[in-house]
Amino acid sequence: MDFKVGVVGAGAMGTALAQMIAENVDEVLLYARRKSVADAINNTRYNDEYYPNIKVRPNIRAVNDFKEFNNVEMIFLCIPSSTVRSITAELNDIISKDCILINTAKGLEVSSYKPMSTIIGEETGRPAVAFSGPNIASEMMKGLFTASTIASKNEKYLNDVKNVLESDKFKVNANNDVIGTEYCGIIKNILAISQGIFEGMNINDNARFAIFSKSYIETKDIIEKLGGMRDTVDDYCGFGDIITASTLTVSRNHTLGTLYGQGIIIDENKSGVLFEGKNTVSIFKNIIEDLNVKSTIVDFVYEVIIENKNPKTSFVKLWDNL
Ligand SMILES: NC(=O)c1ccc[n+]([C@@H]2O[C@H](COP(=O)([O-])OP(=O)(O)OC[C@H]3O[C@@H](n4cnc5c(N)ncnc54)[C@H](O)[C@@H]3O)[C@@H](O)[C@H]2O)c1
Repeated sequence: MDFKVGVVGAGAMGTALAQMIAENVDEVLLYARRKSVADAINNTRYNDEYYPNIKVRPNIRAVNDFKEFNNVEMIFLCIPSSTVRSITAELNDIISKDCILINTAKGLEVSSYKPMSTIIGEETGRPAVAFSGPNIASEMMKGLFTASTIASKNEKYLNDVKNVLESDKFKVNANNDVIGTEYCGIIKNILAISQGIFEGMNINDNARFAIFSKSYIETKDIIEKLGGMRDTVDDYCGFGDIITASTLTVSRNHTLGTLYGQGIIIDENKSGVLFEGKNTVSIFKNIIEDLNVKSTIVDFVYEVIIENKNPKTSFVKLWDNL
């Protein structure tokens, strides 16, 4: 396909998405923050830090200057949510007015509680496409079967993005519910932490998945109150991603929960590992209080990982309220 695509962030997700998209389009420009990383990818054809055993496709060119994005037709943002505002502001001065921005980051801005589509809209004056699903980057990099949801109010954007992504191995569902799609990716972090806590505490499976059922309904209630659609929670971005993050140990948030369930308290400043879900829990608690929605699962996770309450005491309270 005669398309030039940019990807910002040469980490696990950015490299994997670039690899997938490169199968469909002429050229993918992969932005790496460090010049040494961009040079190494171009010279060796490997992104050693993340995928030392998988060669990147020949039509991926790593770059270290956003000016290279001046004539790309779409850009996938594969960076932490905390950097989305500053990066999109920088990109806005360079990219064409028709360039489509697709966000993969699952989080809210800590200072404003805003989702990424709102931030991208504020910085660039264009609607962003939300991309979310059960997408383990390493599996995508290997070209294994994967599916995602994309969401936008703009039908042309949806068609273009779907065409760039879809292949016999990669399925894409498109919808118009940007709010629902984005918030599924945010709430799933909280559910993943809760399931990790139960695992760390050795809570039996019957109880874990009984609570999971209730959490799923609470997710629909919250999404609806936020202005999204309940049905969106049944799509890849909802059910698929929630199950993946809640049951597989590959999820960082699940790991975070497991540690807290075992009574281990994490200082992210010292460990250097980013748990986007922890920020989300703090601000999400305030959001649902403002919306006047009750969520037993958000309350439970907040008590354990933010207030450092004893998980056993909080679990008994949660179970009593089931
Ligand atoms: N890994 C996954 O399976 C996965 C799946 C879906 C969505 N995501 C989303 O993708 C985003 C990236 O996740 P990841 O797993 O690739 O993380 P990662 O830590 O592997 O990669 C993040 C990349 O962003 C770069 N980066 C950080 N700050 C930057 C800045 N200011 N400017 C430019 N680049 C910057 C880092 O150098 C790194 O290359 C996250 O927001 C995450 O929610 C990841």
